[in-house]
Amino acid sequence: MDRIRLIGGNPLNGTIPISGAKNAALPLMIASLLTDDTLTLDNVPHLADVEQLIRILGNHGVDYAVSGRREKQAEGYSRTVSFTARNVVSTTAPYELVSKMRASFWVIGPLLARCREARVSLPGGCAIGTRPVDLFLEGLQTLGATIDVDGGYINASAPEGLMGNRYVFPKVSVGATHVLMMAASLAKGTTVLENAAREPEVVNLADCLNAMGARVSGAGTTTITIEGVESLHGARHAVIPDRIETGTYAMAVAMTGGDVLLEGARAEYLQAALDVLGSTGATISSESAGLRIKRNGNGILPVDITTEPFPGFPTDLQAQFMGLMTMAAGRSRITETIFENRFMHVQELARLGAQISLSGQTAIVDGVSKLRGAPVMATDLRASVSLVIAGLAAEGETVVNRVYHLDRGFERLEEKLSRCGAQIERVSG
Ligand SMILES: CC(=O)N[C@H]1[C@@H](OP(=O)(O)OP(=O)(O)OC[C@H]2O[C@@H](n3ccc(=O)[nH]c3=O)[C@H](O)[C@@H]2O)O[C@H](CO)[C@@H](O)[C@@H]1O
Ligand SMILES: C=C(OP(=O)(O)O)C(=O)O
Repeated sequence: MDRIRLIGGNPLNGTIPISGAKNAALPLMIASLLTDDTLTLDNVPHLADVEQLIRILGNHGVDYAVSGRREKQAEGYSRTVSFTARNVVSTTAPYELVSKMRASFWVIGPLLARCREARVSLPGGCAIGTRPVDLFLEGLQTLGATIDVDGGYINASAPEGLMGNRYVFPKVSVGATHVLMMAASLAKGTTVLENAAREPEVVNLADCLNAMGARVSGAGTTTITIEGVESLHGARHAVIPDRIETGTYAMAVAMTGGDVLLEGARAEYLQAALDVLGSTGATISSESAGLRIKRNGNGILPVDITTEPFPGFPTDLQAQFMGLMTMAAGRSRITETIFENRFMHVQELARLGAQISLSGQTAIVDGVSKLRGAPVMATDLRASVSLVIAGLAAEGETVVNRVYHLDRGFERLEEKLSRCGAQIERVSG
């Protein structure tokens, strides 16, 4: 099993190209199930989760082709991929496939809308909480679906087709917003989703659906209106740059010091996190090519954060921010409000010498002046990368095990960091 080996202490200087967003690419790929035409997506990141979803979509009959290579793609970065679901050959998403990745559950929306039935296994994904699917089911029932849970599978059917309706999310959910937007696009009549997620990935999906002939308005606000249409057609659409990858490298630079251009990054996708980084003493500026992050000379100031749905501080950057705070000059409090079990990195950061205590959903971090390298491992994607951030500043060698978590969401992590001066390599076997 691969590991990442790094020796801390070097500042980061140079340019890091930001990849297409995993969390935008996945729902866009799933949207290809809504039409028998080809959906071509630009800037699709080359990640384990994308490969896994290609397999899952293949099981439903979706063909894919990699095309239109750009200069960067020759190096194996984000690609243009076309998806064609000419015929849906299966409306069942089996446990063996869905258990590996939570987002694969989202096929339930397009399958139900297009084929009027779906049998989808309950999902897997990052071990960060119980992650129920009640909002998906309640929302789909509001659109007229009949839902039955049997042997770990959701059986959903709507023999007469889905019907537009009003659904108020009792809690903000990114995934359920994606699914209901896709399902409502082919429903009869108008659907109004209230208290919808406002994440940039939701807007990216709505824009793609509209390019495919859907009539979605209000994405990016709490109320999304979808006027159902008879059918959707093919389109070409680009995956937005990854705000979580952007924030992760910004925090790495804030940790090590240095000056890095995050090429292609967009500030409006993560303003809350950038404001917090500014308060820690880093300097962030927008340039035409992307975002520049610098920290030279001065130390890291402690800042308290609370995770929130967009536009608040994202839960997917919480672990990385904790990594940064382990070396702040004083105490910070990090409160997680989205997932009830997203502090698995605490015990691993402690192995590097971090001083963190937990009080319910709040981690109290007392910054230390020095971390020391150690072998570590994490149980989820963002937790793993928080260990990389801490390791980049730790004295001596850190080995991060279970790299497959990182490969789910970070394209060429070790290459991007080593080009900026980090001593980091992948060790196979
Ligand atoms: C592939 C992808 O895009 N994953 C992201 C997506 O996950 P995901 O879409 O799974 O996250 P949600 O926004 O749905 O989850 C938010 C909260 O709602 C709860 N909930 C959700 C659905 C439901 O039916 N019932 C329910 O109670 C969840 O347990 C969680 O506590 O948004 C999360 C929140 O920004 C991110 O951390 C994930 O990286
Ligand atoms: C939690 C994440 O992914 P998933 O929802 O696929 O588990 C993530 O991207 O941080």
